[in-house]
Amino acid sequence: MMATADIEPGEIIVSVPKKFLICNETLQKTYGQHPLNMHQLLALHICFLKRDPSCWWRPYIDLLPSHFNTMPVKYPKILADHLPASLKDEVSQQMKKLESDYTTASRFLKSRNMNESVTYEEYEWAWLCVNTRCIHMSTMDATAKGGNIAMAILLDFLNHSSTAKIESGFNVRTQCFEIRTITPYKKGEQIFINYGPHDNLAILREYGFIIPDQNDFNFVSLDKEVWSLFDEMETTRTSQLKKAILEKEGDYSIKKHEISFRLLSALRLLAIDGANSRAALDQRYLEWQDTILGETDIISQNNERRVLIMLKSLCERVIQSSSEEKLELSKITEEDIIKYDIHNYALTFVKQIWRETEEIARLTVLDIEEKLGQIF
Ligand SMILES: C[S@@+](CC[C@H](N)C(=O)[O-])C[C@H]1O[C@@H](n2cnc3c(N)ncnc32)[C@H](O)[C@@H]1O
Repeated sequence: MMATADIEPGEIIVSVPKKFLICNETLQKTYGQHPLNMHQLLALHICFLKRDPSCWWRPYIDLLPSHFNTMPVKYPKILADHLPASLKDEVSQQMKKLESDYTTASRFLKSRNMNESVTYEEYEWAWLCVNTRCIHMSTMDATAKGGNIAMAILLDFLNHSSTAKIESGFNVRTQCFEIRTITPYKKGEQIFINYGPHDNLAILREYGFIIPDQNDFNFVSLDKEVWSLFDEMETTRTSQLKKAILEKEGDYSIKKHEISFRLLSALRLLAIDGANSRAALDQRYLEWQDTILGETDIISQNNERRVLIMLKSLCERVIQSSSEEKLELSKITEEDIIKYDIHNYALTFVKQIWRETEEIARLTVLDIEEKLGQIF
């Protein structure tokens, strides 16, 4: 969407009246009381609108995307196999959710004795339309199950920028869903909104694109690597003991020039050793707790050195696997692209994800080396 005149900070850029929203109220008028959540029913409704050539929403429906081939959930195996492990897991959960929503929606149609049924392909398309384009109504509605979301014509043609600043929500006074920009625009510039503080993996999973330049929210998850390091370095008993102390797995991540506190905490715990009595070990665990509570920064210089060496080795593994994945992706040929109907952008996006992953790991290695040089 483009500015047709200069836009000042604070100006409303879109205002969609309630009657142009496909929201819980619209659906209740059509379907009455129903057991579906908003995403399930909106997708079903969009399927019916798409089928009806004379429907009032036709001009809008005709502008919806024809395919979602840049979204990982639609990637053929030859490409999906090369997604980062954390994204692979999330995409498989998204696929399961889509399938179970389709089953629930089909059951609902049967229960209503509606003659129409929808195919999985139709439902998948509509479900992804909702996923990539819905808005979150700011007003609470207890009857809207699974989040009060809606489809809003016009404003769903606004693209995302992580630097765009906006305020949005349903204005009860004007009965319109409004978006106000805090960022100014010059006539002729593209206007953006902000879909949220997402890293490129999340943007790719939910919307099927990535930010090509700097995305400050990018990070590399080391969840799986850290957890397996406990098993590699400890006996089964101490590995279980230390994992139990951490209580919850996950959120072990690195960003450009930033190591997450949870990652440091996990590695500091793993780096505790050398205690030759139970009492000495308990003392170390107490010191570790002090670092969690912020009472002390580190357990000891020695512990910190071991943390950095372990992290460096994890980063080197990430660099290695990124290079391997990039090599495998470079082997996907033009013939494969045609044979498996791979969208060109999809391949570009996955390659970029690995380049970014590698860059974050390389920068972290450099930071670690500098820190190691400062430890005596
Ligand atoms: C709410 S729609 C925005 C309008 C969309 N471009 C259209 O023409 O229908 C969200 C979709 O737009 C695309 N999109 C949004 N922001 C983008 C960006 N910064 N770069 C590339 N594609 C973007 C993605 O395909 C995303 O799934």
